[in-house]
Amino acid sequence: MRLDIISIFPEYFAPLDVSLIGKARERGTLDVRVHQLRDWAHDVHKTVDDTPYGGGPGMVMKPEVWGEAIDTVVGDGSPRMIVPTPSGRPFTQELAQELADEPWLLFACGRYEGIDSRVMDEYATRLRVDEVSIGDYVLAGGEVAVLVMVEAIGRLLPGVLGNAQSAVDDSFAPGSMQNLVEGPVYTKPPVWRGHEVPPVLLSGHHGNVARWRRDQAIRRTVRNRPELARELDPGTLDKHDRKL
Ligand SMILES: Nc1cc(-c2cccs2)n[nH]1
Repeated sequence: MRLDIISIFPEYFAPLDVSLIGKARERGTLDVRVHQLRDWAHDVHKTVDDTPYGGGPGMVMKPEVWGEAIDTVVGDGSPRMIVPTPSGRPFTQELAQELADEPWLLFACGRYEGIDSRVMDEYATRLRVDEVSIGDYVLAGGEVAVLVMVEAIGRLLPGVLGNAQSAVDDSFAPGSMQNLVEGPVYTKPPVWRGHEVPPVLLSGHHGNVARWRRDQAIRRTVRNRPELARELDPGTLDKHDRKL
């Protein structure tokens, strides 16, 4: 997969050189290219934003600069364009999986006040453009949102996770974990400061372990994410409601 990121703060993406994503880049699974938006601003101050039409606080990013940058990066190709914004569609595990299947993604990092909307309109005429929110809170810019999405997407690429099963067992993963968060996890020692590991996990009985883990996942989902729990099969909840 090729990933292009356009930003006025390319240094934000140094973390993509380390850990899982860094190794995927070394292996060639991921081809990440970060671009400085100001390279396409031609005035002496390299201006990339201006005051909003209609008034109001803050600054809006200029369409001309973005247009030249995206034209250069895209050429005659057709990446899927992702624009982080608080007003976008929710970024979910399902969307992460969908994006992990794309051969080429282009991330456009804007300021909170946003990129001139005509940029998204222009490129929607020839590319798939998605405005995406990583949550209902406001960041100062899109860079951190791109880091979140690149990590969530990158770990789903073949060979990136040491054990592909991990992605299957992820919270929210399609299939058996749909609408479920993961339950508690434990490792050695069996007793730590008087806290014992649940005995079922030491039993070696894989069926009982799997049932216990699902039960714990349902309990945690009911407790922490009631809005997800309501999406679970009613039969699942009835059994647990009685116990909780
Ligand atoms: N979910 C989300 C995205 C954002 C921003 C994207 C670009 C500037 S601020 N804030 N919150």
